Amino acid sequence: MKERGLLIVLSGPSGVGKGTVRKEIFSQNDANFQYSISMTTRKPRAGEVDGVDYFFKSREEFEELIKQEKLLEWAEYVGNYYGTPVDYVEQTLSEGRDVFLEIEVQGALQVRKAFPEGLFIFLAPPSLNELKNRIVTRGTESQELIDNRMKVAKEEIIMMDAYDYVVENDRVDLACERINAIVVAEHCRRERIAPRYKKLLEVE
Ligand SMILES: Nc1nc2c(ncn2[C@@H]2O[C@H](COP(=O)(O)OP(=O)(O)O)[C@@H](O)[C@H]2O)c(=O)[nH]1
Ligand SMILES: Nc1ncnc2c1ncn2[C@@H]1O[C@H](COP(=O)(O)OP(=O)(O)O)[C@@H](O)[C@H]1O
Repeated sequence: MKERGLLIVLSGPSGVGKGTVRKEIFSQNDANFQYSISMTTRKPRAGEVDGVDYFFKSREEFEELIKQEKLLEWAEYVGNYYGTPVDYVEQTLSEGRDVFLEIEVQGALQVRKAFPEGLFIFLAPPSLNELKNRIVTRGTESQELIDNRMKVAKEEIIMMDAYDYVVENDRVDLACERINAIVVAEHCRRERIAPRYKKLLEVE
């Protein structure tokens, strides 16, 4: 039987650079992990494409997905729903491929309950000031939303102890290197090749 893939969860406060780091990782090695595209009720931003960045849904459609238990986890975040389609995750892991989720902190904690064997990585900003700078310079949020996101961010940062690893996103290239190294190390730690060797030695 094929070994199940690894569920990799990248989380952290809004504006820390999760999306940027995730896109950089996938531009380097999209063959290694499969990105799980989330559902959201947020309106698409300029340049975002349905089915690529998110599956964009109405609140009614999203609530129906919750009712039908089609989501591995979901959260209401700054006024919109976000959630992970469960079928894609289950199917991909059972094919032995790693799945990569980029989600906010409440959702990551729910996934932790469903998949305690997952790999949970918290992306941390170098400082709170730098986090605010990043949200402001991205320029996608109004002042009210920025204040909201900073308030949520402080609550989220406290949760970093619940993760397996904390990676500082000081520079995107370094953060990606650290995440890739963690994934490689976790595979080495989890895949027990000793039993396979014992079998081989028995045959000889
Ligand atoms: N729980 C959960 N959070 C998600 C999901 N997809 C995206 N998010 C998170 O929702 C938050 C808001 O996402 P978005 O509106 O795209 O803004 P941005 O990530 O700050 O650019 C971010 O922290 C995302 O990581 C999901 O499927 N589940
Ligand atoms: N290491 C970094 N150094 C400087 N700016 C960064 C870094 N990582 C991301 N950014 C910038 O910070 C802003 C927020 O990044 P984004 O990926 O949208 O965050 P998130 O997905 O966590 O909300 C963007 O303008 C992005 O270009």
